[in-house]
Amino acid sequence: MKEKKMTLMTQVKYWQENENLPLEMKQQLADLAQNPDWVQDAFGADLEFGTAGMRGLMEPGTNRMNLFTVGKITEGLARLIDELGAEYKARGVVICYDPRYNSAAFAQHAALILGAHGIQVYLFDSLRPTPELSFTIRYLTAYAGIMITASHNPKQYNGYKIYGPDGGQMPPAEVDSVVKYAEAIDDIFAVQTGNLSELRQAGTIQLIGENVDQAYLAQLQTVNVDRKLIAAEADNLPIVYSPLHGTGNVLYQRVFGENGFKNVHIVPSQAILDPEFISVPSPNPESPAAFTEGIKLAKKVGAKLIIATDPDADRMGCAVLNQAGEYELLTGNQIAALMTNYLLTGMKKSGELTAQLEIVKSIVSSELPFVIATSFGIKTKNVLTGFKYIGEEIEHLNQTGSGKFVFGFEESYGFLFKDFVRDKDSLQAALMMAEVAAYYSSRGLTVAEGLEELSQQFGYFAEETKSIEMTGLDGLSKMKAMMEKLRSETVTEIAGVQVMRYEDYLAQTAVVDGKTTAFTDYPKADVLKYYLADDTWIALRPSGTEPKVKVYVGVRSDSTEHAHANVTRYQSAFAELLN
Ligand SMILES: O=P(O)(O)OC[C@H]1O[C@H](O)[C@H](O)[C@@H](O)[C@@H]1O
Repeated sequence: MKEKKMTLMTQVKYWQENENLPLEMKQQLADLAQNPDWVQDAFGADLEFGTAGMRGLMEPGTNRMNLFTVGKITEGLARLIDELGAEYKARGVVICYDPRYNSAAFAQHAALILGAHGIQVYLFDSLRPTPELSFTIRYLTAYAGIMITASHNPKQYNGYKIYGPDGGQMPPAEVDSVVKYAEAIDDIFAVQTGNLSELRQAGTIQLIGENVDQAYLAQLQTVNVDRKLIAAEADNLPIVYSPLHGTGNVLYQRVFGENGFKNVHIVPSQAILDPEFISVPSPNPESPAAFTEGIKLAKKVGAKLIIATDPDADRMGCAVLNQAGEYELLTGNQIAALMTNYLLTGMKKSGELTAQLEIVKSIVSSELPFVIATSFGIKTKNVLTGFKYIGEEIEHLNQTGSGKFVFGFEESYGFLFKDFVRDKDSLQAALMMAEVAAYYSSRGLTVAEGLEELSQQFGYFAEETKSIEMTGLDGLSKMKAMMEKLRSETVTEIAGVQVMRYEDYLAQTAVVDGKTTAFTDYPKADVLKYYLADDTWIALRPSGTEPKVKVYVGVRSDSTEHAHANVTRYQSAFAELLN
């Protein structure tokens, strides 16, 4: 039965009375459906793919994460692979998951659906980091991958990411074809699953784990630049690491150890795999509260660097000891600047630096790493928000031979160096960050002093993202209205400084001196970006992972104080424009 044709209440009734709906979900639905707003939100739409897959609350409903919505999209993928034919079915799909509630169950459900189609499935024997999934797709030459995770979202959420044969998150056009197959499903309660024991016996579902871990860990040994430096410094460089209750715990100890970082202290309370993420308000390495436990341990062991990763270990944040003896959180942009400088300095020293190298970032990330990269004479490339676009660029470079990927990052704490993974990889990032700390330590400097050194050389850059929450039923329409309001206005100055260039990524136009030209460097996206006369840039876009609009401001100034004052000034001037 096609659910779209039913009214919302008929849909709710159809779910409620369906014999396949587990008793627990029936009860949950009976309670929640008392609220018409909830019904509208949970059944008024289908869960959509955003910046990084589908994410939703774990509840009944078509706009929620549950066995049936997971089943629907997986069946869509299975039908697409059926259509592609035997070779693709044999290449198969790798399935991985994080420690959230239901993650293992959703992963197994997806395996049974693909298995019922005779599609080869490689299912991880227990939870693993997202970047390991990306690696494994390439390693096993599988056709696709599924990651069950809601990244750093609160514990009530889960999510579903699809990866393509190159190990990158599927770009929108390919996801659309999976969605098309899924939409053709008549009744999501009738999606067939195979029998686990039979599929295991037949080898259609193969468990993977340590065998793949070893291969991934071996590749991770190619990330660091200067082993001698690490050997000389690492013993005197205590590092604190927290997996924030997530998958990082599975491999990190080995990763650090195998790469010469023996003096690593794991935060014991946060090394417990816990779907409640009990010790943190949000398991997000961007948030200061994620470092509270780490800082306590760091003070005890005298650590200069604290590293934390989100539950699926694709993103990494860190805190460093500053001159005042306090732990200071670095932004994703600052981490990227430090890494760019260190990596290219190291490559120059070892003779590996060539003009063919390319560094890739998103359009809302800091310009400082590009300024540094340009000073080393390497190429730079901007892409839209979403690491899938960095993955796409890597594939493009490799296919065309037009450059060699050396580093990709986003301000949202995603970093990647080596293309054996095609999504952000916190394990690679942690190794590089530890080496950055070793580098400054060898020069008798703290990482914070290293940042100051970069500012003195290249300018004082500062960036800030402010989010305007837009939750609730009308959240989406409010976000649209905000974007439209700004589009309808001709903004010639912000805080008294002239707008030199204005880009609308949806209309694909750029305006300079009142003249509009076509601007087709990127796929269409709901983003507006302003470039000001003093090197400031301001961008506005609705988030693709959370109900919020994000305002990004980036400035370049002559001191830290001026830079921060300018960021604040521009944020408030822009907020006025939005009102
Ligand atoms: O700004 P958003 O659309 O919410 O996305 C923020 C981030 O979300 C996820 O972590 C994606 O994998 C990133 O690529 C993205 O930068």
